[in-house]
Amino acid sequence: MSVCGCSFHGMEVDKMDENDWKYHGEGNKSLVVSHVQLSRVLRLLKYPAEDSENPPQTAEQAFRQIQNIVDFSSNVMSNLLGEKFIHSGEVVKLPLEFVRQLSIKIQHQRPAWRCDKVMDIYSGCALCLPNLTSPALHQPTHTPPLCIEIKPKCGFLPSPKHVSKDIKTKVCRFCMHQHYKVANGKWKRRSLYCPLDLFSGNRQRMHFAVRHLVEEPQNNFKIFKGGQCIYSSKEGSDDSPDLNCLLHHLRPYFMYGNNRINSHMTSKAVLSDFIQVLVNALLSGGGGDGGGLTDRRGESRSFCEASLFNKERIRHGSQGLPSDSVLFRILQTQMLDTLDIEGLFPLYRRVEQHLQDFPKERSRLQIDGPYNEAFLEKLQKCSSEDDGSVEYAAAKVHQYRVAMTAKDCSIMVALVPSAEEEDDDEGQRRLRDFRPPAFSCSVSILDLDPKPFESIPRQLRLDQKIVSCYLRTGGALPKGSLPPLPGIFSAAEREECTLLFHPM
Ligand SMILES: O=P(O)(O)O[C@@H]1[C@@H](OP(=O)(O)O)[C@H](OP(=O)(O)O)[C@H](O)[C@H](OP(=O)(O)O)[C@H]1OP(=O)(O)O
Ligand SMILES: Nc1ncnc2c1ncn2[C@@H]1O[C@H](COP(=O)(O)OP(=O)(O)OP(=O)(O)O)[C@@H](O)[C@H]1O
Repeated sequence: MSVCGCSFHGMEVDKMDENDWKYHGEGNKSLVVSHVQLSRVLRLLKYPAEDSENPPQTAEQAFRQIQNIVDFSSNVMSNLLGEKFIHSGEVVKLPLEFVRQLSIKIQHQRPAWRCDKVMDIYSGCALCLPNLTSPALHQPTHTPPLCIEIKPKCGFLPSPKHVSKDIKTKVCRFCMHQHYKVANGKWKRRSLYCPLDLFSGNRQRMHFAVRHLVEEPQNNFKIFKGGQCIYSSKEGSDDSPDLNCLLHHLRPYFMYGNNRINSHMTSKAVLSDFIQVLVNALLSGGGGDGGGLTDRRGESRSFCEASLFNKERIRHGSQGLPSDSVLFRILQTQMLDTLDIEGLFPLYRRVEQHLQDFPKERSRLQIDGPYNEAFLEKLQKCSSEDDGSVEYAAAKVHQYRVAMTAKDCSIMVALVPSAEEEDDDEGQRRLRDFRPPAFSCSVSILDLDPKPFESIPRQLRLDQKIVSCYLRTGGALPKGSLPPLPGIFSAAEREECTLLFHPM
């Protein structure tokens, strides 16, 4: 921990100046500001706006909450997902005046739909992390890195053993949830992205999935260039994000690809090369065996009937995800949810009842942490048979909560153009014209916060609402809720599910 009077990453805490920081982004429970020069961000907690006068927790509790996030990330999630992808950060204690000024400074940049919550200006606690959208490794004089943030969501179908509605074994949670979100006005248009395609390990399906993320990013897809967000969905807006503007940004990075027509790359080709590079990064593992593995989902649990991808069109078989890839690790962790919320809920109730009878057991069962090796061991060594004990039930709840975190995390892929690619020699360039662009890439996982024990009943209610909405509407949506077809994706392409796919 760093406190007033100390320094962290070259910043003297007592001399913190809000003008050195700018608004970077936010989610449902935290707000992120980035340093204007250093590659660091501060992640601050948010509270419901009605609590703004009266913070819901003390400074010590806020500190503990952030320390829990660090411990959960470094002792639990890092072990399951792979250390190389994780940056757990450190808790810092900031001067209250700095935090207050910062909150005023950034307020007008916050999206209106997120303003039902306010930034915590009372505790002075924050999480300091590397800025993953502006990696320190790149040289400022060179072309800025492109960073792509993907919130992939759940990549498998639950087992039929535990679910009461057959539809849950056919259509994935994300695709059903899209109908519910559009029906409730959270988004104007439905995303045609399907996580099961992204997690398939099959390049065609992955390409198809990313294309739909580009088309309708919602909160699942953002692109940053040199630390600035250049492409995302504008929440509450009727407009689609500006694809032409994105292409304008991307074109210089893909000038030397293999799709040039008379020295000019078509927009399609730029986008296709971009997606191909991104898919490669998602499949890369940074060492390890890299071999395709048959995943534990099995054929029937890895295809979603709502996906528009046409199975018949798979040209290169189903490769499976390399075991050292970020997607494989996330999927394995998501699959710690073996019972589905419906099978888990009775076990949650068993723990809840036990805690009502013996409140002091909360600490022994590590319901709110500490998130240490013992916690990890509990969930990893959980027996496969229910012996009726509260320990078994608590271990399954721990597993479920870890899986929830993995279903809600985001991946950041940083693409740094290779120095060689930037050299401007015409002869060299001609030689390179027919091979794909080179980038060095690094892959990280963010937002690995523990999900509270108390969030489980809400999960069950939401699951029921999503399924009944889907069954009620029969998967039908109000007119106009499908994404428009931007010029770059022709109607024929969508219908036939033809892909802009170029084997490496
Ligand atoms: O329940 P879900 O699947 O809708 O996920 C929630 C996310 O909604 P999404 O569907 O991704 O738009 C939601 O994201 P948004 O606020 O919609 O951007 C949060 O990530 C939420 O997590 P938490 O409660 O803030 O810890 C997420 O809640 P958890 O279920 O992970 O607790
Ligand atoms: N280390 C980081 N470097 C760069 N950008 C970051 C970093 N951490 C978070 N961000 C940005 O800030 C946004 C919000 O952060 P985060 O997803 O952690 O918030 P959250 O409130 O936990 O989200 P959720 O809605 O999923 O609960 C992210 O989508 C990402 O764009």
